[in-house]
Amino acid sequence: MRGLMVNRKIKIIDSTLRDGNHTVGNRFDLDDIKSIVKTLDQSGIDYIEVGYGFGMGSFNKEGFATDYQILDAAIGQAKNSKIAILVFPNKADIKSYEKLLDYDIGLIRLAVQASNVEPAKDYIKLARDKGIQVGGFMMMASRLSADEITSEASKLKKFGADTITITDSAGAMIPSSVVDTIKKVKEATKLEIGFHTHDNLGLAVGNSMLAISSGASFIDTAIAGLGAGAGNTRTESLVAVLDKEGYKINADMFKSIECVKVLDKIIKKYDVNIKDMRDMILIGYYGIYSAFMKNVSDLSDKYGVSKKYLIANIAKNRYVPGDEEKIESLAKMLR
Ligand SMILES: CC[C@H](O)CC(=O)C(=O)O
Repeated sequence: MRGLMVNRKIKIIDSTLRDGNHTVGNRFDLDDIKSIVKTLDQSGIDYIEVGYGFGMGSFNKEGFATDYQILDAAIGQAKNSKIAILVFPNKADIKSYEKLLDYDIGLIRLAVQASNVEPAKDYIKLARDKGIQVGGFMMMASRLSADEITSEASKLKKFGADTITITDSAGAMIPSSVVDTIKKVKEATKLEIGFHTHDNLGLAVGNSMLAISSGASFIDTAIAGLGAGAGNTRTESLVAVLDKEGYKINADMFKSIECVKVLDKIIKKYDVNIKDMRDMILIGYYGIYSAFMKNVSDLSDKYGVSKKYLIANIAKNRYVPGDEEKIESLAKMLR
């Protein structure tokens, strides 16, 4: 049965190569990147986000590709899709950021706490001056009310952002709050609104569809949901639902399901396992960054603290990326 036949264009940003990089320990190499970009490009995905888990400038280790090599590899394979990147202003300094602006990038998103978007200001201006589509990526949206998010989103608009992504980093947003937030941000900013979520509570595809019906026009996904923690909205599932509902999309459902096969072959060599949903639900219930899970498991083993207790206390302290040392001290204290 066909759905609503909505005459609205919805764009997909596949983040397998960036958010999924957390899952494989940032080990996607240049050959993996080329294969995955190629298959996503052939499937008609609008944007392909590449880079290390914490974005550009976040991971400089010997033996690993540089951000610039990653961009060259991805851009070389993208015939129709545009390449997107995520930048944490506290990880990529302005100088290295300016160098990124010389690449053929279709979308740059600045990753900031939803509670304080100020750090994105200068970065947005620089991208805008170069004529690159730029947006704010408002993380940990589940910690704030729709009105608080709207007030910060309005600042992003003043800084010159073209788009705003509401980011449910912990997969902790309940359906009513997705609807309320997207509607209010759209109404106040009139910008293109995106939604990025994680599947901790099993709501990723459902909440992405609600975001769309509330006014979002682009959704972040990952092939087979391969993203941090419980993973992201599955690309192939969202494409299937959008297709059935009759939205206007570039992606082809039959080609996008083939991406799963390509990815499966690649991740097997990294020995990636099925996620433990008990941990994922704890993340979504308490609301901490999905990307913290590996750290939580290691610290729980190292200090003999239960994961539940540690997660609950990380949430209580509202820790964010960059607070890893504080999290270790916390684990030590809780043992
Ligand atoms: C902490 C980085 C993270 O992967 C960014 C993101 O995708 C999110 O907050 O959901």
